Amino acid sequence: MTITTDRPVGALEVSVPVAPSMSMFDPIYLGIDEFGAPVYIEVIYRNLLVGGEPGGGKSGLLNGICAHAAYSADTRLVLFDAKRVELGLWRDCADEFVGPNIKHALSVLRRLAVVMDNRYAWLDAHQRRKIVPSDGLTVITSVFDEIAFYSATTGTKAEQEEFSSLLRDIVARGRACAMPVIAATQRPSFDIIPTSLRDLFGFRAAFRCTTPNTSNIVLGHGWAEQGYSANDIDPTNQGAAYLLAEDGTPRRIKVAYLDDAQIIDIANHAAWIRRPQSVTA
Ligand SMILES: Nc1ncnc2c1ncn2[C@@H]1O[C@H](COP(=O)(O)OP(=O)(O)OP(=O)(O)O)[C@@H](O)[C@H]1O
Repeated sequence: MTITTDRPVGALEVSVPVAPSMSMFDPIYLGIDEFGAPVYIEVIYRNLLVGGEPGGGKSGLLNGICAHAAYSADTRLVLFDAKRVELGLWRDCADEFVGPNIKHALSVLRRLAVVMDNRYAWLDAHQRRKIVPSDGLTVITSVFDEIAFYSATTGTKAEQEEFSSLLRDIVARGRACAMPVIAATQRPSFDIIPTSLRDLFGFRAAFRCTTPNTSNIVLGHGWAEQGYSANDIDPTNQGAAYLLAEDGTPRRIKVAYLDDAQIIDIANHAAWIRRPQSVTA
């Protein structure tokens, strides 16, 4: 979307970009709660863990966040999607797209760790604790569609361990330096999401889980016993989840759903907005 200014005949056309006007520092719209009220999360300093059985609606949530990120001028997307087709429609909006290749995943995570170190050196030099919008640094948003593929399925044991340790590092240290992580798994088990990793995620969303125990692995120990179990979600109610925010109580939400045609429209527009621009004198 551009506004074209009036111009004298023969002058070069001047286009003023109108969009994007969103930011990853803004609250992100997820959907509605059980009373129909809109649900937003500010993922920037928190991270988001998403778990649930296959077909529960996890990708729908990731796509909504990718849409917000793609339209956010201050954001660079790093996507990890072993199936390629879950986040693949956002590929042209992403700085990096990692498919089913653990060596590629490790090399991208190592680069992110270096960026993170540099950002902490910058914060340290400026006697600051975290990056804020006025710093003018981009938010680097990493989205993992299935962490278990890299941490437990493909590659050697050493590669899987390196992946888990790099992931833990970025989840633990990325928040303050504007590098949030959104990570999903359809295998919520202790080997994929150990408690020490789960607790680094300020936000957790549990889509339908096969047992109260797997729901607890995503949301935190004891919530199922208190009546908040994603095992209670009807299998036909795709897109329904329990959302836990930091220091809060899980709430039932229904995630807003973008179909493929809508994603393609948004992704194409966002990619066009993000296209490389020539620098004029
Ligand atoms: N919020 C929603 N509202 C309505 N339907 C939805 C919603 N989310 C998902 N669905 C339906 O459920 C199907 C499966 O959803 P989705 O692919 O997001 O699940 P998933 O949990 O990511 O599965 P997998 O783990 O296999 O990737 C979608 O193709 C869609 O038809």
